[in-house]
Amino acid sequence: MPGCSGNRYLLLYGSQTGQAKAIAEEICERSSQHGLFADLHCLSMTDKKFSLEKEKCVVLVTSTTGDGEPPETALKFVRRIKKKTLPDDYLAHMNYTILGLGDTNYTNFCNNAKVVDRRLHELGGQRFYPSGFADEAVGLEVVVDPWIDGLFPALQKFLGADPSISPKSDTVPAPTSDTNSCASPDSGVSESASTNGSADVSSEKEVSKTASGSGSQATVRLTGKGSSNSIEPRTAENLMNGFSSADKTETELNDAVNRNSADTNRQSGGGEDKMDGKPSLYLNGDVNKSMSENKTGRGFASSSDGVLRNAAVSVDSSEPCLRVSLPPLSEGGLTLPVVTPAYLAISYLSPDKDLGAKLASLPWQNNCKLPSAASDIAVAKIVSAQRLTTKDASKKTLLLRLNIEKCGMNYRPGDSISVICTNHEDEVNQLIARLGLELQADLPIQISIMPDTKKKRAAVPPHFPEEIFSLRHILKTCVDIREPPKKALLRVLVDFTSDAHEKRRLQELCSKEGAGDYTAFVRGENVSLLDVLCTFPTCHPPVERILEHLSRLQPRPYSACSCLEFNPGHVDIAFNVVDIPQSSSRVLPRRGLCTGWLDDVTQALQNRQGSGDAEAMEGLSDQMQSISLGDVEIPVCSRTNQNFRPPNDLSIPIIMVGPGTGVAPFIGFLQERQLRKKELVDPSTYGETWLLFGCRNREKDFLFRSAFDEFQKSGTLTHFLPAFSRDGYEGDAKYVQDSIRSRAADIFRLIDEKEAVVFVCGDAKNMAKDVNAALEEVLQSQKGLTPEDAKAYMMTMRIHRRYLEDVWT
Ligand SMILES: Cc1cc2nc3c(=O)[nH]c(=O)nc-3n(C[C@H](O)[C@H](O)[C@H](O)COP(=O)(O)OP(=O)(O)OC[C@H]3O[C@@H](n4cnc5c(N)ncnc54)[C@H](O)[C@@H]3O)c2cc1C
Repeated sequence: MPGCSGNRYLLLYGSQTGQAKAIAEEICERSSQHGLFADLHCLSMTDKKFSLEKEKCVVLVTSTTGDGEPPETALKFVRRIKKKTLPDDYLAHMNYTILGLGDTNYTNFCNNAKVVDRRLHELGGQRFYPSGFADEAVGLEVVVDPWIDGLFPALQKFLGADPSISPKSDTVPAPTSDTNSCASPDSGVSESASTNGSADVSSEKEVSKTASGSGSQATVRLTGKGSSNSIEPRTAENLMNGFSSADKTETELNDAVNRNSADTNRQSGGGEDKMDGKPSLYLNGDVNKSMSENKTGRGFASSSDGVLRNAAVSVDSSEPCLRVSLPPLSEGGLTLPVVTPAYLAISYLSPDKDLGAKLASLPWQNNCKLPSAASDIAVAKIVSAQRLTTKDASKKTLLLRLNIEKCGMNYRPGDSISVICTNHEDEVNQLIARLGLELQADLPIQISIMPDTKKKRAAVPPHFPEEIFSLRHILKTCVDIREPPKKALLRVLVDFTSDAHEKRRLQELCSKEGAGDYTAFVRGENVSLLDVLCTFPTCHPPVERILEHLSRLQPRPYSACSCLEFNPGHVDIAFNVVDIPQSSSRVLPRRGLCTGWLDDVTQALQNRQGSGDAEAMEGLSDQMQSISLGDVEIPVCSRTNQNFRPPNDLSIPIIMVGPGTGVAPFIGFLQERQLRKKELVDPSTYGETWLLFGCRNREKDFLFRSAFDEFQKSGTLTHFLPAFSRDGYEGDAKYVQDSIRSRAADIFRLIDEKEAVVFVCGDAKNMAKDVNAALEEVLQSQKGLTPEDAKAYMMTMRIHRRYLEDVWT
């Protein structure tokens, strides 16, 4: 309530996917530790729960979505403060700060937060603490963590609160040889630690150093820069499990792990995996227990049949990775985030033979609205699949045609549809096994709030079922088990890890001092919770603590690669099957959750339909062969789209820039233009239609090649500029931005004289920025603008919706 306490402030969030909300909740949580009271609300509650006119101190956390737009929940708020009728001193009484979340892969980085920041200031609001803009591309935490740390003293100062009230900081002293020589302060770990400590190293000095620190870190310190090579292999193995495998052959090691897996499997009552018709072992017990018992120094990998198998994960101890750190981090003291209070409680109920049927009838994620959804979830049928790249191309690109006649969905070119996918069954099994939950996973459960929780406003996540469900159900359908664990989760894991080396490394990864390692090896390597748990075998967290920290599983959007009038009742989508290989930090190789699944589905169907079709799909010389699939069903919904649409007026020229699968929406644009062109009374009014496409190789991944030919023949596509980043012919452009430069005069004429609309779409990391930069160069060279003026020109194009981006990573 406004004014109920001198230490109160208003905390607002505008969230699209839940990230801004989670950060705001963290700020809220930590406020009380600083003697502050945060009145937390979603921006959508404007005028219902809060009113800026009455507020003295406001903190906002908001993301940006689409092409620099506010999240849906913030639209009303942003519209209100943008009203031109508001007086300049409207918010003169108000002091504020804003934390923006964005992604520099998009040229309109953090646009929404910047717009709100500017507008609040224009209306007389004063910043009591500098606004922060966090970049998802390098890791939000790089800005978010220090920004939050600085926020509390600033709030205390501004609100006149007692600055001495602050949480007891959770610090870890620098490792010393004393504290580390016997490894863990916890029980049950001295064996592995003493194995490290008594490693057969070449000097006493080395022994003491090896045993110092938290083992792994200190060991690396020794071997990192030109020190004795002789201990390196041993050290690397020690890092895995305190055991040298140097004297074992690869086969022996594999056999050992397999034997042990089998034992573990039997002991835990696990069975054979008959899913693929072959008996293969599931590690239904504690996979990492089996790993450490074998002392093989091996990690686990999931093979294509999804079974955790032993796999060599070679760790070069001179290189930092998820489990290995180097000085100064490995030698220094650490500042840890405060542990979030536990709040979820699971009640296990008696087995219910009807549970499966009940679960099948539960609504998807408790009917909780999906971010950006523009329709209800409905079931589409995959009617055909085409492989658009040859078998030897670097990426496998598929084009699926979906029948959406019964979905109640409409779409226009430029729109995208979301595919709703569940977590991979094998990964869920592996996680269940690793958490030791095989016996509980399929019991009916209820989740409630711990009565004595210290968490403020604790609530069961709204996307969890309200009634009875199972752990397997929730791990499969509700939470993102692949997202890189957040620091708050790593901090929780620290407290459930017994081995001192592992504990220290987890502490480093969530510490202030280890921010760089976190960004590089957790986020940068895209490691999953399972990777972390496999890397730290003595970590045994309760599942409740895990569920408190996992984000909601999100659907995957795909641009419509077709026009509804051209293909009535259907939508096409084109995508690359994502391959994420194993690495020193990623214990498990995997494929994209959604694209891997869609690939499996189409493969399975083709195989069922006969090898002829499957071969045609696999060995394409003509990349446009299509396989009819019948009627596999996948859940989808349409997404909101504000601006990324071709102009209705066909006389307006358009320039489409779409490398790789970024070309997908432009197929829909061209189909629509082709249809409308035929209706033109005066065909000469048809605007120039340019497409700048890019791929690697003319023969292997030239997507939609024959479609482009057809569009050119019909005059729909007036200018087509392909670029080939590898193996192009002499004179070919390498990238789409080179095509822009090579046709600078034409591009300038179109933009400046003909007021063309430019569309940029794609998944290339820096593509959008490079295209923007190339256009700025064109403006400088052709119009004589200064770099600043060229930037301003581009900004004006954006404001007038003549430069539109749809970029994903
Ligand atoms: C509006 C919109 C439209 C889109 N349209 C399309 C489209 O038309 N076509 C299309 O293909 N995609 C499109 N995407 C992207 C698509 O939604 C998915 O993100 C993509 O297909 C991957 O999903 P997935 O579930 O298969 O992979 P996930 O399981 O989500 O894995 C992808 C993650 O793995 C990471 N990754 C990939 N390779 C590696 C590697 N080697 N090492 C480490 N990490 C790696 C990626 O950075 C990413 O974080 C669109 C996205 C948006 C937001």
